[in-house]
Amino acid sequence: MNPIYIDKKEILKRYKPIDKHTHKGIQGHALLIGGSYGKIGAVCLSSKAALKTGCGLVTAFIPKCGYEIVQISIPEVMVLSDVQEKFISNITFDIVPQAIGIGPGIGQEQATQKAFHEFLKSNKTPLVIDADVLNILSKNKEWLSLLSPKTIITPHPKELERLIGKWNSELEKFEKAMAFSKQYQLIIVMKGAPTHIIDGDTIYENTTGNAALATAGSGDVLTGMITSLLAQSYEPINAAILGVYLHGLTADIALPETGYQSFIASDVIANIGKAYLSLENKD
Ligand SMILES: NC(=O)C1=CN([C@@H]2O[C@H](COP(=O)(O)OP(=O)(O)OC[C@H]3O[C@@H](n4cnc5c(N)ncnc54)[C@H](O)[C@@H]3O)[C@@H](O)[C@H]2O)[C@@H](O)CC1
Ligand SMILES: Nc1ncnc2c1ncn2[C@@H]1O[C@H](COP(=O)(O)OP(=O)(O)O)[C@@H](O)[C@H]1O
Ligand SMILES: [Mg+2]
Repeated sequence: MNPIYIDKKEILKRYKPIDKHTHKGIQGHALLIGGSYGKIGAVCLSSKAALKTGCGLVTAFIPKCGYEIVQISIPEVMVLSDVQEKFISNITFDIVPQAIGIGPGIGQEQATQKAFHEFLKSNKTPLVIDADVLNILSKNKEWLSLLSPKTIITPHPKELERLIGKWNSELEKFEKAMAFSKQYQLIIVMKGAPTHIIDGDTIYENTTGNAALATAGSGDVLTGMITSLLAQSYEPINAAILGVYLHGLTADIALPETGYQSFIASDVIANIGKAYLSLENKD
C-alpha cells in the first residue's frame, strides 16, 4: 500500500484558477438532492458549500417542508420541491445541471428509495453519492451496477461497512475497498482521519484536516464542495482530491480561532475562501 499524498504540490497540478472572462452560465450548475423533515439543514449546508466552492448556479431539490427554510437561509440557491411534504418521492426536474450530489439528510423512506432507483435508471449526469443514499444502496446492492463509471461515493466508516462488509484489519479494509471500486468503477472517498480516496488500485491520502471536523454536517459540506468542483468540469478524481484537500484545509485555517470544540460545519463553509487563497501563495 503506497498512497499518493495529497499535498499542496499534488493539488497545484490539478487546481484550475478562475478564468477572468467566466460567467455564471459557464461556471457550472450543481444540483443537490436531499433533505427530509428535521434534516433540511443537511441540504442547506451542501448547497451553500457548493456555491462557496465556486460553481455559478446551485439548485436544491428538497421535500416541500424545506422550501422556505432553504430560500430564506441561502437566497442565492434556487429551489425545486418534491410533491411530498416530508420526504422526497419523485426526482424529476427540468434543469440541466453539470453535476448532481445526492443523499445528505434524505432519509430512507420506501418512496425515497424507489425515487432514487428511478432516478438512477435514467441519470447520465456526473454524480456524488453520500449519506442515506449510500445506506439505500447497501440495502439494494443490485442497483450499484446502474451507477455510471467514475461516480463518486463518500462513505464514513459505518457507511463503508454497510456497503463492503466488515473488515478485520486496515489492510483488509483497503483490499475490500479497492475491489469494490474496481467492480463498480467507482471513486471512493473513504472519509476518516485521514481521508483516503480509492480509484481502482490507486490510493490517495489527504494531508489536511483535523479533529475539529468531527462535527455534525461536515460531511454534508464535503458533498457540496465535491459536487461543485464536478460541476466546474473537474475530472471526477480531481474533484474528489481537491474537495477533500480544501475541506480539510478550512479546519486547519480556522483552528487557531475556533479551537477543536467550537468549530462547526458552517465554519468549513466560511473558510473555503481562505483555503482557495492559500493555493495562490507561493509557500
Ligand atoms: N443538520 C442536519 O440536517 C444533519 C443531517 N445529517 C444527516 O443525517 C443522516 C444520518 O447520518 P449519520 O451519519 O449521522 O448516521 P449513520 O447511521 O449513517 O452513521 C452514524 C453511525 O456511524 C458511526 N460513525 C460515524 N462516523 C464514524 C467514524 N469516523 N468512525 C467510526 N464510526 C463512525 C457512528 O458512531 C454511528 O454509529 C444523513 O442523511 C446525514 O446527511 C447529519 O449529517 C448531521 C447533520
Ligand atoms: N478526527 C477527524 N480528523 C479529521 N477529519 C475528520 C475527523 N472526524 C471527522 N472528520 C471528517 O469530517 C467529515 C465527517 O463526515 P460525516 O461523518 O459524513 O459527517 P455528517 O454526516 O455529520 O455530515 C469527513 O470528511 C471526515 O473525514
Ligand atoms: Mg455524512
